[in-house]
Amino acid sequence: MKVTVVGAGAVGASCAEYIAIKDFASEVVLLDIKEGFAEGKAMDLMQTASLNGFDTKITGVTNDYSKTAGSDICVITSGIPRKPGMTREELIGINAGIVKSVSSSLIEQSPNTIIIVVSNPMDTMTYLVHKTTNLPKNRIIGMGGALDSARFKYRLAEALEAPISDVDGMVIGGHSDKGMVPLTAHATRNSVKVSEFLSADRLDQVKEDTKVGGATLTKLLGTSAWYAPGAAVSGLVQAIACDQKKMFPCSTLLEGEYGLNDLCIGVPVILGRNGIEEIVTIKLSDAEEAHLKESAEGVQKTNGLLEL
Ligand SMILES: NC(=O)c1ccc[n+]([C@@H]2O[C@H](COP(=O)([O-])OP(=O)(O)OC[C@H]3O[C@@H](n4cnc5c(N)ncnc54)[C@H](O)[C@@H]3O)[C@@H](O)[C@H]2O)c1
Ligand SMILES: O=C(O)C[C@H](O)C(=O)O
Repeated sequence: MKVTVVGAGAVGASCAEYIAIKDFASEVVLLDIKEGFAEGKAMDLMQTASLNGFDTKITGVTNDYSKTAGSDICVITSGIPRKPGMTREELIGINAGIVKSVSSSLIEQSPNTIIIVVSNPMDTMTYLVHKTTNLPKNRIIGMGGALDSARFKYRLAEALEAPISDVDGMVIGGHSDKGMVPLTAHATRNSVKVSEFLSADRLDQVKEDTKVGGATLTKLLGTSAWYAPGAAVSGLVQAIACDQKKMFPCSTLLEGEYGLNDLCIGVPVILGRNGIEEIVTIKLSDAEEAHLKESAEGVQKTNGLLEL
């Protein structure tokens, strides 16, 4: 199993590290445009191998796509992150050009690859990859919901004063401050609905804290987060590589599902060796459905800024 990660910055390197530590891939290629940067990150990570007990071989290359040839999975993290006070949507001007050229170079070398898009604004970048490549829809996956759901569980556990392993929950919708739809009515603690333990006001607070999860960290760090994003990407990569048939909310091209068409947005999917093997349609409450529709309108507005 060969995995390429484009962008050896904060998220790309974290993602490569988690993939290596989980030890399911034979090879990870890190590629960056900055001279020597990916080589340095790869060497540093390889020097953790004996300490962390993994055999995954990590190599770094400067913009040499021939080294990515035959990748089963390619992750795109190249592009600029936001600064405090910015929205993800403001990154479109620079990141669209980067994502378009990177995806095309990757596919030239690995025509059968599955692409995971991370660069922001992620739902629009995923749509861009659909529009500018000939890959079938099951092989283009946007990562956002897995991260947002992890943040939702963190906030739920905090409110419940419970261990995170007791909590389950999912966030669908666009990966944006306003567009996320945390499914509070479906969230549980050991199969019991969290609404049995938390007031409506406290649940609303959990929901709001989840939606601004990325912005909160950006304000604290001065740039956007990387540990949880890297771990979330590694979870998707592992589900595909190990054919786990696990369910994650991912951004995928919708063609009528949830009453939505011609956009990529986060909904539950089953991930296995073929990438997105199924889009799962779940029953939403009226409020959740309305929020998803509103979220889709926001994503479509950003898609409208693409020069296709
Ligand atoms: N979808 C999500 O959930 C999620 C989570 C976190 C970050 N992000 C996004 O991921 C992106 C990367 O974030 P980061 O914190 O790692 O940023 P970063 O600045 O640390 O790293 C980005 C890297 O991309 C490289 N790069 C730029 N153009 C390139 C090109 N054409 N080819 C190859 N490499 C190129 C840069 O040299 C840099 O090393 C941002 O757009 C950020 O908003 C998305
Ligand atoms: O917040 C960001 O801009 C980065 C990423 O989308 C995140 O949610 O951490």
